[in-house]
Amino acid sequence: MKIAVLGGGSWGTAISVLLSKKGYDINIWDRNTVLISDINEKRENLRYLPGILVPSNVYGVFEIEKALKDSKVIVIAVPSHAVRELCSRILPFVDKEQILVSLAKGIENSTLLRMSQVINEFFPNNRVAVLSGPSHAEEVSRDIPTAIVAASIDEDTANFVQDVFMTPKFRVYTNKDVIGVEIGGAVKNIIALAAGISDGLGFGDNTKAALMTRGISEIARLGVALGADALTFAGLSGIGDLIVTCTSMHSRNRRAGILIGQGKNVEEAVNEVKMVVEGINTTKSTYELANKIGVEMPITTELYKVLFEGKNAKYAVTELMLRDKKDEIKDVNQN
Ligand SMILES: NC(=O)c1ccc[n+]([C@@H]2O[C@H](COP(=O)([O-])OP(=O)(O)OC[C@H]3O[C@@H](n4cnc5c(N)ncnc54)[C@H](O)[C@@H]3O)[C@@H](O)[C@H]2O)c1
Ligand SMILES: O=P(O)(O)OC[C@H](O)CO
Repeated sequence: MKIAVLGGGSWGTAISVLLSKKGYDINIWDRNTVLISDINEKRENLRYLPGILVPSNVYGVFEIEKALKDSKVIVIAVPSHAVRELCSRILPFVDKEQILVSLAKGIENSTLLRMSQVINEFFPNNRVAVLSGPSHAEEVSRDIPTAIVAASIDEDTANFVQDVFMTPKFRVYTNKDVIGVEIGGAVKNIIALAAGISDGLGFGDNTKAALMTRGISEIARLGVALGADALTFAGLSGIGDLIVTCTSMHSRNRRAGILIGQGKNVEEAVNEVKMVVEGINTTKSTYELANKIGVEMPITTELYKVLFEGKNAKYAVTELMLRDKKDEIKDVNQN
C-alpha cells in the first residue's frame, strides 16, 4: 500500500519512519525542498529529526501531485495554521476513495474550526480520521512504546486507520468522539505553555500539578459544551497528552513556556524552539471560542493576556490564585 505524508517536520518524518517499517511505501512531501533532498540523499531529516535513519521505502517527493498519486491514505502532518492552505492545494488531485488522516493539533484562528472540520470543508465525500494522543516524534521514531487514538465518526474508518498505524510499539485505540479527541489534542498545548511558564518562573511540582488538573477541567468544560463526551478527556488524547506535553523536555510548547517564564518574549521563545509551538495560535482561538460560547477558561484567559496583552506572568499566577472561592465538584460546570 502507498501512503502520502504531507509535511516533513518532526512528526511527519517520525510517522513516515513508523509506517515504512510496516512495509508501506511512503511518499513524503514538504514545502522545504532541502529537507526532502536530505531524506533522499542522506536518509535523515537533519533539520527536524536528526539522528533517525529514514528507511529506503520513504521517498522524498518534490511535487505534491506525485505524492498523492495512487496513495490509499493521505496523512496531513503540517501545523494547524497551514492545513487550510494545504487542503486547497491538494483539492484538484484527491479522489473520494482516498482516506485523509489529520495529525495537526490546533483550532483555526480565522474560523475557530477544528482541523477535521477544515478538512471536511474541502473533502465532504472523503473518509476522515484524526490521530492524536501522547506521542513525541523523538520517542516514536526510536520505537519507544506509545499509545494513541484514531478517531472518526465512521467506525470502519477508525478501525482501518487503527490497523494501518498499529505496531507492537505503537498501540492505537479507536474513539468515535472526534470533537473530544481534537479539543484535547489542541487545548493541552495551552496548558503546556502555562506549565512551562510556571517552571520558568521557578515554581514547583505543586504548581504544575494544579495547572494540569485545573487545566483538564477547563479543557473538558469546553469540549463538553461543544458536544464531546466527558470520558474522552480521561483518555489518551485528554489527560494522556496533557501529561506528556506538560512534563516532557521534548515538548515544544513546554519549552517555549519555560523561555517565556524566564523572561523571553513570545517571538524570541518561538525562534529558539525552532519548531512549531501550536499552543500560541491555539490560545487565541480557544480564548475567542470560549468567550463566544460562554465557557469559563481561567488558565486560557490568563495565558491569553500574558501572550497577547503583555501581562506579567507572575501577576497572572497571582490572579489565578486569588479568584473567587470555589467548590471543586459543585462548580465543575462554571469553573
Ligand atoms: N512533533 C511531535 O512530536 C508531534 C506529535 C504529535 C502531533 N504533532 C502535531 O503535528 C503537527 C506538525 O508538527 P511538527 O512537530 O511536525 O512540526 P515541525 O515544526 O517539526 O515541522 C513543521 C513542518 O511543516 C512545514 N510547514 C510549515 N508551515 C507550512 C505551510 N504553511 N505549508 C506547508 N508546510 C508548512 C514545515 O516546512 C515543516 O516541515 C502539529 O500540529 C503538531 O502539533 C506533533
Ligand atoms: O511538542 P509539543 O508540545 O508540540 O507536543 C507534541 C505532541 O502533541 C505530544 O503528543
